[in-house]
Amino acid sequence: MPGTGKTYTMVHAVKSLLMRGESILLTSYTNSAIDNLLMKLKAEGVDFIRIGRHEAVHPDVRANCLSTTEVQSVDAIKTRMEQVQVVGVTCLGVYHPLLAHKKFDTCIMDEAGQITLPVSLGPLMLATKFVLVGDHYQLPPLIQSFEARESGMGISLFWRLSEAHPQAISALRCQYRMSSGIMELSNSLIYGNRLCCGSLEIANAKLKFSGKQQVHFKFKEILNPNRAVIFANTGFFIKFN
Ligand SMILES: Nc1ncnc2c1ncn2[C@@H]1O[C@H](COP(=O)(O)OP(=O)(O)OP(=O)(O)O)[C@@H](O)[C@H]1O
Repeated sequence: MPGTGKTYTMVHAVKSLLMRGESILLTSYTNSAIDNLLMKLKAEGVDFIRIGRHEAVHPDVRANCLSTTEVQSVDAIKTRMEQVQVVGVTCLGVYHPLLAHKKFDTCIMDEAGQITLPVSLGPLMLATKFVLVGDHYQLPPLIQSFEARESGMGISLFWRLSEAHPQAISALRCQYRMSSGIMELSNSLIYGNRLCCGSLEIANAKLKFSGKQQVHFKFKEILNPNRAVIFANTGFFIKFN
């Protein structure tokens, strides 16, 4: 569920697995999801290698790509790959030669609800066990072909496994991102009141407008901090501009 600390939980799971001496493959469909997780791990002092195209990798984790480290000889690269415990790569990047002989104890896949089954299988084949992290109420895999969609390609492995093995799901329900008004909307539209606020501070949080200039009364209504949710007719704003 949104803002419930999935990333935060993954960071702590990686740290716990490292304490047990395990090796971990971190993966997702997008470079941005992996880098978001890796940046948090970096802040916690976790060592890792990031595999990916230099320009696709976030500048803050580029230093962890082998192309930018001082490791230069083939033997040095082999040793570094054998020793490193955490590797981050996209699902489609797992066919990189650096991973040709690498096996991991655990694969953690983020955004798993958005990844098609065949794409999920590549990274999972490199590990003994896996954890899928996601929310199948958020975006499903994007499938453009009508035939592929009709044949079930839009159903992720995450969805299939959570339907088949509900006892294996660990649902995070306390969220730390939305005030109660916004959360109620999510709850009534999607989550059936399963989502709750992680603290009173989150539940009562308000955005305050600090601008001093006069604003149109319609904008005032939108900027009113006591109205957490407001539906605005954007046609009006186009005319207003
Ligand atoms: N146990 C916690 N206590 C306090 N704050 C938390 C806790 N867990 C997460 N947070 C905060 O809640 C926010 C959302 O956390 P996080 O990004 O990990 O959620 P997420 O489930 O990955 O979100 P998304 O819906 O984007 O996938 C962050 O600001 C994080 O610091």
